[in-house]
Amino acid sequence: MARGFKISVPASSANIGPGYDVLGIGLALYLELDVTIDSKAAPETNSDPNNCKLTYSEDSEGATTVPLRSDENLITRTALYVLRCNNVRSFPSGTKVHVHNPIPLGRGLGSSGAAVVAGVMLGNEVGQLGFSKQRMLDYCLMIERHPDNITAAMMGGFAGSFLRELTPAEVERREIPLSEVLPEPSGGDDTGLVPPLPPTDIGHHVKYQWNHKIKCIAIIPDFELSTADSRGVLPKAYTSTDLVFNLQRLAVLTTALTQDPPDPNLIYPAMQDRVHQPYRKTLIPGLTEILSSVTPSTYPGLLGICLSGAGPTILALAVDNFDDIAQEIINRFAKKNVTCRWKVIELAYNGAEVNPL
Ligand SMILES: Nc1ncnc2c1ncn2[C@@H]1O[C@H](COP(=O)(O)OP(=O)(O)OP(=O)(O)O)[C@@H](O)[C@H]1O
Ligand SMILES: N[C@@H](CCO)C(=O)O
Repeated sequence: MARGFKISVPASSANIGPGYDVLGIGLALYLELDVTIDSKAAPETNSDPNNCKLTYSEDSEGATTVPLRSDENLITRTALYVLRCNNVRSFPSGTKVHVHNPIPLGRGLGSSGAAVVAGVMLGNEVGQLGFSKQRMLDYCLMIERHPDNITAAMMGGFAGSFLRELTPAEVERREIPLSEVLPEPSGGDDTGLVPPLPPTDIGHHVKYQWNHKIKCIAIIPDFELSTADSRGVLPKAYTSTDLVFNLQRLAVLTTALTQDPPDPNLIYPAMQDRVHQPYRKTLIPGLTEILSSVTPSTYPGLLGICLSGAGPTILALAVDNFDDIAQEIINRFAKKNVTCRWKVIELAYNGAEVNPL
């Protein structure tokens, strides 16, 4: 019998200044997958080696660049990983996945986190595996190995997360190279290898409250920065002064963003960071000046400003004055020959969902 469902996964912004690899917020900009499975449908010509006909809407971010073979595309590769861990080699025959993706790729808005969460949910649904969100997080964390975007995308809202300490055997399973986790393009021949199952309950998280008056302004430069490159410029060790600087702010920020009225004199300094943003200025023209170009005293309504995820998007939290704040940052980027678009985005309070089509 034919069946159909829709998977929706929010974008996310990680770090929020001092919470490197810890804090994330789900953003109401949704990656959507319309999935139909009709085993009686006539097989497609040029059919996919794993029975999945994948398409993107024309207006999707990445529509002309993402691969459409199921063992090459991040969403469907992830789904295949979940299926193969559970002894299902491919999608059911007659599977069609139509993607609508408004999340810009490689800009610090959690496009890969959303793709991985969507892929794990897709594998769980088509394989009828019945996993909880907590178990699905384990699968996600085998692929995207820091929990901030993944947790925000899966659970929604404003979340803090950490990875539990693993036993040596679990470490071996989890630190296996990604190429041995995700299926590699096979040229049609399935090697039959069963990928490593994720250890259980890898990620732990809490959801904080969020003052609903606080909106997110995303100023999105027109160039991509891969998360891998942006992590590559970070040091391996930090001084205790810099670590304490961030920990103090992190502790205050998680409550400051819940209070009413929100206090810019607390939030603005609590969003400062010494762990990742100073090092990323080499990859993002004008970053240091841009982050100090708007303050609550020059732009009333502004609460705080930071790099969104690994960048290059700038995230400003504000209750008012959205156009002027965005325009100032856009003008600063323009002086460095970088053009931007911008959006005001609400939080996605509920996280990823599956609903009938
Ligand atoms: N909807 C999608 N479909 C297929 N591949 C995707 C999709 N979204 C993201 N990707 C893959 O993920 C890559 C971007 O991941 P990357 O981690 O570098 O950036 P990001 O997730 O947008 O930023 P950040 O992690 O800082 O928030 C894209 O180049 C593409 O390969
Ligand atoms: N915490 C991550 C988020 C990006 O995926 C980083 O800043 O590299």
